[in-house]
Amino acid sequence: MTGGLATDAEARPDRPDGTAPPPDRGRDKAGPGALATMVRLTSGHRPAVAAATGLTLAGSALGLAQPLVARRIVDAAGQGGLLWPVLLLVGLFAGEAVTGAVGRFLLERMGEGVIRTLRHGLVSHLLRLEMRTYGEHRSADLISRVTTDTTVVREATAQAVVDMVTGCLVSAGALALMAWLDPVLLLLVAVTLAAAAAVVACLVSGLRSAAEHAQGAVGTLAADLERALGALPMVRAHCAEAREAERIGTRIDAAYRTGVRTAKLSAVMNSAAELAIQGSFLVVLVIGGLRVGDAGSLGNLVAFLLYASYLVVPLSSVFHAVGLVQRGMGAYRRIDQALRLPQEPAGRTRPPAPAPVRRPAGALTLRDVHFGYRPGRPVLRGVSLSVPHHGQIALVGRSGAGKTTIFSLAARFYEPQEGVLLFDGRPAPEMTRRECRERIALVDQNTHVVHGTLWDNITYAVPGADAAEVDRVVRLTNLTDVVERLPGGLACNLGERGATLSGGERQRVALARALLTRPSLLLLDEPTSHLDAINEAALSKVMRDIAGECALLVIAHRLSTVQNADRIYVLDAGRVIACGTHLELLRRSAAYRELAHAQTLRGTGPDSGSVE
Ligand SMILES: Nc1ncnc2c1ncn2[C@@H]1O[C@H](COP(=O)(O)OP(=O)(O)OP(=O)(O)O)[C@@H](O)[C@H]1O
Repeated sequence: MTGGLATDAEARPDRPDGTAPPPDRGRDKAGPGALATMVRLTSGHRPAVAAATGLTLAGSALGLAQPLVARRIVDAAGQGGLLWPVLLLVGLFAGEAVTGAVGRFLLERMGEGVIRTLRHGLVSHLLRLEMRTYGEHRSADLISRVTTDTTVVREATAQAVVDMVTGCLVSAGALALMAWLDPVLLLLVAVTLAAAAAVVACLVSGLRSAAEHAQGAVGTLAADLERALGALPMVRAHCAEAREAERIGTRIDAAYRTGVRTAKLSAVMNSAAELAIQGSFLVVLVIGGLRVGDAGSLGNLVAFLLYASYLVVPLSSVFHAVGLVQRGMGAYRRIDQALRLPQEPAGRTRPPAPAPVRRPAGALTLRDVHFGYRPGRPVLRGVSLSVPHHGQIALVGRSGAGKTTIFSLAARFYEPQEGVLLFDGRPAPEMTRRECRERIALVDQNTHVVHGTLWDNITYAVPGADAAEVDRVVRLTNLTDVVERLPGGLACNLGERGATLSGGERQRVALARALLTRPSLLLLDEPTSHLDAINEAALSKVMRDIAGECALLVIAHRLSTVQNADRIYVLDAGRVIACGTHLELLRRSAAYRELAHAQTLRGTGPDSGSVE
């Protein structure tokens, strides 16, 4: 597409974490460093992180003080005066417990805050992607990035950042005190811990990639499940439940395998850490025990052992946090990929013309429009047409001629590669998409009905509509019977995708929704495809009435729907090959006659230009 993309700045949204995108936008990377990304994600929660870190450090300090008090109690055993040291020890215990609990709560709340910000940003981004992007990605996989991937990131941020910071600081404090107590023993501890750190370092990147694959497998599983549930009648009618279950089963197995691989790497990492910590504990116990009397007191050994035991928690949490961060990074990469998907530009493609130009009449005009969804595969090849402010214009032509594509361009889901669309004489690139869309209402072939009540569905585009307005469109679209029949009337819940309505009823609900907006241009794509003859006749009358109030552009295979149109454009292979009224076209256009013949349709008047 050449025409019309907005500037890069317009196309690129602010990131949900409130930071600028990393410079390597094109690459499939999650940023300069895992910890840096985590710190960036929590940037909006600095006070909470600071408070949680402070409380955890305070709790740890209270914990670190306990061995010194314990040493005093042990060394002074039998000499009396133990009441105050014991009370102090109890106070230190209680203080550690309280600060720990408050710190943990702050962390959890911060994690929830991070995930909320991420989800807001992701949802807002995913709803504004370029139309073609939706065709390239499976919706359930995108959904899983908002649900499961963010949950994994939450665990990493809530725990890992503070665990790492406090774990490192507390370990450093304990190590310093241990060095002061017995440097030789500390050297032995350091050697065993270094071995564990080496194992962890080797496994880190493998764990991150395994976690990303595991999250990807869950996304694919969700997408395949959505495929089957979204087409359940087809699955049932073709007795394909077993086949679908088997297909989804392979996804479940793949998710299992990637999950197990992640668990394996995690287990090795955690075990290495635990072994090292326990090993260093044993070394201290044995070597320290042998040295009691020669190079140190029993109190010293007890204090050293207690510090070694206090190292267990912070060091384990540092190792655990490394694993969590890698898992979080795997998930965050998927979120980041989604955030890099191109968004529909919100602004104008070019500035409005400075001098007022004389606008040609027409709610919508297409001038020599060329368009293709893929390079080298043109769908529209120089289409020109005009829709006046009042009256009914129809598009007819064989399947695949490009009729719906014209609607997609009118709704600015896509931009033409050549030529221009004009709304009320204003070139579309000089208008925002919102400005264009506010003028139109589109009823497409899929007649979307969303989960909610009939009222919700009809007032979707005008949430504040009053009852009289809703009543007007209900009557116009012949929905009165439906409203009376449904339990609760307009308040009746229509179920998933309007499952409780017939195809024709859904079509009329979609039409009522469009009419409620009182658009200046109404686009109807196959509005009668699901309607019976009575409803089709009623709709034809409605269309005549609407055409008096606004511009109406209708696509129809059934020519009976559009034979009263003021002008009909015949489309063939992306070109307008004829244009005129029904009777004129019957006389002049072989292609139109062919369409009419196929439907055994005849002219309506005495000079109808019968096609016999
Ligand atoms: N999103 C898309 N991506 C790629 N190609 C598409 C897309 N939508 C439509 N096409 C192709 O563009 C061509 C024109 O499709 P379009 O839907 O405009 O035809 P149509 O005249 O409305 O057909 P019908 O009467 O069957 O609805 C077809 O060949 C179709 O396969």
